[in-house]
Amino acid sequence: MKAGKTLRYKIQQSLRILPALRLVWNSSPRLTIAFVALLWIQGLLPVVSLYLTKLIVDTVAASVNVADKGAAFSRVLLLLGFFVAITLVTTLCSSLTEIVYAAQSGRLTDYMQNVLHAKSIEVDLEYYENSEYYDALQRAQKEAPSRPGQILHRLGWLGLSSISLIAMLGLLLSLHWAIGVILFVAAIPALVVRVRYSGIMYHWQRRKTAQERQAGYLSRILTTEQHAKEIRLFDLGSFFSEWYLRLRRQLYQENIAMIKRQSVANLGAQATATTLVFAAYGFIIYQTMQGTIRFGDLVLYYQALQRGQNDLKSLLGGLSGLYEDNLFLANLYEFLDLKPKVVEPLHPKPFPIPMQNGIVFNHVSFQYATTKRQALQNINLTIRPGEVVALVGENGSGKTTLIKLLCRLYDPTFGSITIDGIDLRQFEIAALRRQISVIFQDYTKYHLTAKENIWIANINLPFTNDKIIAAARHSGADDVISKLPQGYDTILGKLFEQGEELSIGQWQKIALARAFLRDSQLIVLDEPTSALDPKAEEEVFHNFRQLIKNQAAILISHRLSTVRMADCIYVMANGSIIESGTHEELINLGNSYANLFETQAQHYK
Ligand SMILES: Nc1ncnc2c1ncn2[C@@H]1O[C@H](COP(=O)(O)OP(=O)(O)OP(=O)(O)O)[C@@H](O)[C@H]1O
Repeated sequence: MKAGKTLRYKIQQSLRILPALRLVWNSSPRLTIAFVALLWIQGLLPVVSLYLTKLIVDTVAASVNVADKGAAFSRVLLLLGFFVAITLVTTLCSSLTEIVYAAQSGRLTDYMQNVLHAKSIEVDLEYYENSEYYDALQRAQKEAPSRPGQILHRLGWLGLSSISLIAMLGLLLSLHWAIGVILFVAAIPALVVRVRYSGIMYHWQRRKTAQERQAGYLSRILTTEQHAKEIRLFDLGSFFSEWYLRLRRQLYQENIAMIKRQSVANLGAQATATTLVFAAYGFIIYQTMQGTIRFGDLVLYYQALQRGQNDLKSLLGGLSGLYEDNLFLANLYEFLDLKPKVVEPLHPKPFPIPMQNGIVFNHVSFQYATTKRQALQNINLTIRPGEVVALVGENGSGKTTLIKLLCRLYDPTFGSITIDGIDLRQFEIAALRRQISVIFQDYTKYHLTAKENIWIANINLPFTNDKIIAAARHSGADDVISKLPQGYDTILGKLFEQGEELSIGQWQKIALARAFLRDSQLIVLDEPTSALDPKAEEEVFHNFRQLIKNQAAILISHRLSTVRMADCIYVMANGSIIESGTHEELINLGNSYANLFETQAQHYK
């Protein structure tokens, strides 16, 4: 029973063509139907042409011994008329197929891109910190735009070739059974070569994904603004471009070597096929010379053999192509089958609005999946409603990690985080995140208008100015924006036409405005003012409590002058909290915080 189940599972896993066809269908049912219909019409028309050719040749041959040449010629003319009509319909269908194919491919590419985007959003942050994820994404991106459409195309032709092949085989078998056998035997070597090399290519591409990604990374270093300054100042242009070329050359050489080997194998297969088919041609000609078959039949069999050979080639080529598609689809599904580890609760609890008791970390420990070290160890911490809490500590002590856990970008490996006594894992993830307004130190610089840059923090608000301007005033961004050529409608960054680049501090003010716009119960600012000048920083923190009204706040900062007004300061080291209290309490304690404060204060003496 178990063995049967496993086998069924394996078959289900290895047959990926049906779900791929579902993707094609979902992208556009109407275009899919039109495409398949046109393909079939196009495939059947040559069979009709073939039969008309036979009729014309037979009529011409018969007319030689007929007295009424005029009547015979009228018949030939009528047949020629049909022939012209069929040729015109074939041309029309071919143009229509081109249009439908272009439309369907475009639609499918966008649809698949959307499917990949949806998956990228769905998976956890953890995946983004893992190179295997990027390998999987790269492979999926390679397959997604074309592979499912290709399968439909192939299946369409497969169906057609089969029908046409059956017709041709019927004809040829009526002449001699051996011709049918020859037809099949001739096609087998090419099939074997294709199947073998599909496997080789598939495994080679998987092995080389990381190298391809590295080449892509080097290309980005050379072409994006982010790296442009250093590349020039350290004169690294040719260093990186030569590195890139070395990687690409190696990939290209390996690929060509494989293609060469495949071509040699193909040559052998084709030579065998040609010899066999020519033997069959010889047989048909011999039969005609013996008078066993007529000239019209000679043409018919000759063409039937030719077409039958092509059909069989497409059929076997299609089958081996499907085998290849099935192999490569594994790359797409490897990505689409990724599952988020931070999961939604089955029966979510409503988020307390407003919070009564606040947020509590109970013995929270955490370890990133890719490391062996604990990033957080036994963290116990409370943030009451309306309270301002500060986290300080040296680089790598775990401050940002703690915030990531609070936003459920990760779940603790041990312990729990609760809000009003309810574990975070019991809230709907989006509902939890709606109540937290976080600006990380590596905030995003959106190359959108200044207004959009702030508004996207709360897209449920109407796109009007009042609240956006208020948030910008609180962060000091309003001063920056009002000096821009189109004010709030100015595009920020240099990526698009008329974009205005800002200084790092100015960008930070824009990001800070996002934090103030959000309607949340907790505001988290991770190094929010590190790039602000002292005056701007003073303006933000002078009225901080009025600014955040009754929101709770967590501030992370290395500038102790910024955090001294906090209700409670937690000092972190190596993933643990080593001290906590108000500024005065910690100074009186005379320990890490006091030493750090003294060191910083000395710079200003
Ligand atoms: N995505 C990650 N995967 C693996 N380890 C990580 C990851 N992010 C952070 N770490 C590790 O976790 C520890 C805590 O990092 P974290 O970013 O929380 O420190 P931090 O206190 O915010 O530092 P900083 O003051 O420099 O911002 C560090 O040792 C870091 O190397």
